[in-house]
Amino acid sequence: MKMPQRLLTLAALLTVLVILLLNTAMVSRLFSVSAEYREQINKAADRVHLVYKDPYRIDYANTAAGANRAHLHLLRKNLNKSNATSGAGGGGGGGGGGGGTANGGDGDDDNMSVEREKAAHDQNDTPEQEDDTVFRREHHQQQQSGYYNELQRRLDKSLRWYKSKRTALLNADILRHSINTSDSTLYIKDLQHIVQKYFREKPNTVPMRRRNLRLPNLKTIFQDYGMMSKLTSWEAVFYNIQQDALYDGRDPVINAVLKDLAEQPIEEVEMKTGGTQLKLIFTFQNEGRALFKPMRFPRDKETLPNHFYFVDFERHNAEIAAFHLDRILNFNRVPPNTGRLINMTRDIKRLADKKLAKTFFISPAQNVCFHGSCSYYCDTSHAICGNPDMLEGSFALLLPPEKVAPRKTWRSPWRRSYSKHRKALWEIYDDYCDQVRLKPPFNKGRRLVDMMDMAVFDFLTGNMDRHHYDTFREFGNDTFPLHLDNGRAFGKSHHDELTILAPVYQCCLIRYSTLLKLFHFYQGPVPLSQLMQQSMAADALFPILTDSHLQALDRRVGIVLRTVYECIMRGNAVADVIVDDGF
Ligand SMILES: Nc1ncnc2c1ncn2[C@@H]1O[C@H](COP(=O)(O)OP(=O)(O)OP(=O)(O)O)[C@@H](O)[C@H]1O
Ligand SMILES: [Mn+2]
Repeated sequence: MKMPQRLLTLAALLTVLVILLLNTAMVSRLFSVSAEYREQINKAADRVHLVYKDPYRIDYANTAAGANRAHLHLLRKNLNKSNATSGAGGGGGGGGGGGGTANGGDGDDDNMSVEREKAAHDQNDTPEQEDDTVFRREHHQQQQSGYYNELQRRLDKSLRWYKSKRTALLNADILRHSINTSDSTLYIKDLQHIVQKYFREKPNTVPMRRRNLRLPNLKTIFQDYGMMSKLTSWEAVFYNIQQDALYDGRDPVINAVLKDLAEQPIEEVEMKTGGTQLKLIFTFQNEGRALFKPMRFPRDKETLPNHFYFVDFERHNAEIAAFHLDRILNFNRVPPNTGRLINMTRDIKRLADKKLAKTFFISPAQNVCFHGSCSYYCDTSHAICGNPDMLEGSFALLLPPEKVAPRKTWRSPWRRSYSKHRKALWEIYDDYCDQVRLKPPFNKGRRLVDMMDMAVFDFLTGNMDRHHYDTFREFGNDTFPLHLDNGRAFGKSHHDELTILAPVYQCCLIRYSTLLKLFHFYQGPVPLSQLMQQSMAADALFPILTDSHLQALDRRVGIVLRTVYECIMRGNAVADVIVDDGF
């Protein structure tokens, strides 16, 4: 009995010993594999380092992206992507959570941006090089002038930021902290000195038209108009659309067209297809056409704190005010827009087709209401009601039809994600602009600087909804971007949304003439709020903006100037930050 027991114990011990030995061998083998891996990883890391080695490398100390450079790949992919796909940062003006809409409430916003993406299917971000070369050939002679060459040299240098000594990036948090913890007055004065010293010009005069070039306009495609003895106001506006602006601020025809928009008898009405909210197209007696956005709230109703910008309703007064601001800035990129009080029965219902007419009803308060049909917000609970049948609205001059003056729609690199769960890449990576700079159409010409103007404009108005912008194809890439659709601006007068300035603080770039204009507003004698008030006083619906929104404009001018100052303080060369491209 004892022998087998001993043998068993011995066998058990031996088994344990063998297992132990095997284990050690395996573990050590594992370790040796791990060492191999480590070597491989090191090699791979060297390769990665070689690929991404960049003499102008950003100090990531301040960025969330510090630990991980894989995002570069993501950024590039996102920028290369065509519009057809809906990925991170998809553009879209849709919105859920409207409360009560069939599609809103609990629906996911992603689906809605997919719809918008589909609408944008045949648009893409690729440059139209042919157009560009035509322009360049045509204006070869003018380009030979020393002035132009100098401007071009400065601009190109700045777009490539060769000499930049930038050591750290700026972002909304740093900016907010700087603004909240110190008084900007001294810094802005300092900036003014810097600008004065660098450009050797007194920064308080802004010439109307800076580049002395004769630019092409749309006359070529309106040749038959030239034969007509008398043009209507809107024909004259179309005729004079230039490569560098929609209109000339000094042209008296702009006031004429504003008058017509406000007074011409309305003869036809139709619903505009596309877009998220109800819009009408009116045709006047003189055959001019206007895009109408109705009033939904009183002027002092602010965006609800729990509403995303994309579920916010559009404000007719924001469209009107945006036109005036754009004109004061001498950008001239917003179509003329005026307020007008219409009679819903006479001007809409009487002229409406069956589909539109049957959405009219009388509310319990005995007001005339209608809701039309559109993808969202076109139902009884979101009806537009008159008082009792008079309704305020904005009238924007409708641009020439696509068939006559085709436009190209571009996605903004700084578009928001239009999802309540997702962030756009520019919101995650502070060095986003370094990728944008390399990509056409931003790598040459005026486009990147125009993005800065657009950001300044949208920051002043508080518009977070700039997902796309349009250009006229006729003029190629070297042309101004239209600032259409400002309906979601002027929503929060007590809040300055710094992230709208992301293009400016991520690229650390601003157009020289725009900076001069901001200085001009800042130091007076007439502040922007007052210029706006004077300009809007002619409108039939005056006052257009509440005092609190007017004050916000002055405050935001200071914030843009402070942003430019912070850019220079963070090691960017003045020549790289403030660019004079002649516009
Ligand atoms: N003055 C204008 N002339 C011609 N087309 C215009 C004009 N203003 C806007 N549009 C076009 O009409 C379309 C819808 O206008 P807008 O963006 O103002 O409405 P929306 O309901 O806010 O749409 P979305 O939800 O798509 O932003 C846009 O694609 C724009 O290109
Ligand atoms: Mn919109």
